[in-house]
Amino acid sequence: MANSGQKVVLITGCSSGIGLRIAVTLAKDEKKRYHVIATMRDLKKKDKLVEAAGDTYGKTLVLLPLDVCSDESVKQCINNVKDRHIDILINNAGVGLLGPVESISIEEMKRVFETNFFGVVRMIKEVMPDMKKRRSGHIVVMSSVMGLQGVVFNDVYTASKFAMEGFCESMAVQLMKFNIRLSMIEPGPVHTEFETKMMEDVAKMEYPGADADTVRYFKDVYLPSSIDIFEAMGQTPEDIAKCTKKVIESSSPRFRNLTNNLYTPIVALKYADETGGLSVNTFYNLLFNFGPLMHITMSILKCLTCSCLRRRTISPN
Ligand SMILES: NC(=O)C1=CN([C@@H]2O[C@H](COP(=O)(O)OP(=O)(O)OC[C@H]3O[C@@H](n4cnc5c(N)ncnc54)[C@H](OP(=O)(O)O)[C@@H]3O)[C@@H](O)[C@H]2O)C=CC1
Ligand SMILES: CC1=C(/C=C/C(C)=C/C=C/C(C)=C/C=O)C(C)(C)CCC1
Repeated sequence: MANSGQKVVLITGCSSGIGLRIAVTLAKDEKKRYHVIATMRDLKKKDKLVEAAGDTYGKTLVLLPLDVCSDESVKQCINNVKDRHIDILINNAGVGLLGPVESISIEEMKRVFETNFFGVVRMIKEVMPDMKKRRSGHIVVMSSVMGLQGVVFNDVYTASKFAMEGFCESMAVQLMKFNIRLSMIEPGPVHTEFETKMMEDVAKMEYPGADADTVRYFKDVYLPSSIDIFEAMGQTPEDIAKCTKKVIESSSPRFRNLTNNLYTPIVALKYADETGGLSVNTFYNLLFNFGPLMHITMSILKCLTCSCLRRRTISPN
């Protein structure tokens, strides 16, 4: 149970990656300011979190089951929280989807929206009324740079994050009237199981319905560039957890919070030209005309951001 003065933080999707790391980082806060309710849809996957939490497990960190795709699971989980009192809700659970749209069934696309979009809506609908009554609270959403700008062959994942951006940008205004803050975290590539799961799915894919040229552009042009980008600018879940902690500890948290300085110029293209021409043409050229040049640029970037220099270039601290 939370001590008086401790903030109750509920996080979704804590079995791995960013969610796990945020849960552990907050539970290990030196001043013990947080009572962390780490949730996951399958408690059989709890070992990694329990091990990382160490002696905070059962003290500043407790576990509850929660599947963001189920109305019943969400309701039951929130009803199990003392007085349904949550100070900070961190919507982290999410799934990726990669590949030519022709090869992806509508069912698979719906699953992505069910998790990444309706999952967040479901959580906010359940938690927000109590926050409104108390005239306090902070809702954090793990969005993505792909919630701000489309990336080729990530069409459906991008769309699900855009949907959430639109929903939250609209909600933020109303929530402000109730003294509830809403913050989006916008990571670029992060080394987690998200990346591994997507690569495994891609390896299994047979691309039914996609023509040979499209499959070639995906496998031989997009995938190698994407791997380069992950290698050159990928952050760690620790980086994202530190940024998220900073956001929840800020006295005036920003609505949008990019976590990766290296990715900022890519997102800025969209805002530099409202017709969209600059970003669409630049991405086209980067991918199809300057692929080898991009590989070299990314290799140089990777070298410049290796651990000895990283501290000087990016600081999630
Ligand atoms: N990695 C990256 O490059 C980036 C990731 N993000 C976002 O960060 C968030 C976390 O992803 P990341 O840590 O990288 O990936 P992981 O795959 O490591 O973690 C995703 C988590 O979401 C959980 N999850 C999936 N579906 C549900 C569900 N229906 N109910 C509850 N939990 C669920 C997974 O649980 P289970 O183990 O049961 O599947 C897992 O705990 C996502 O929203 C993602 O979109 C944003 C930008 C970049
Ligand atoms: C290939 C390619 C790109 C790829 C970007 C990638 C691969 C971003 C990954 C972001 C992730 C994984 C977000 C998760 O939410 C750019 C830079 C747009 C430039 C054009 C070519």
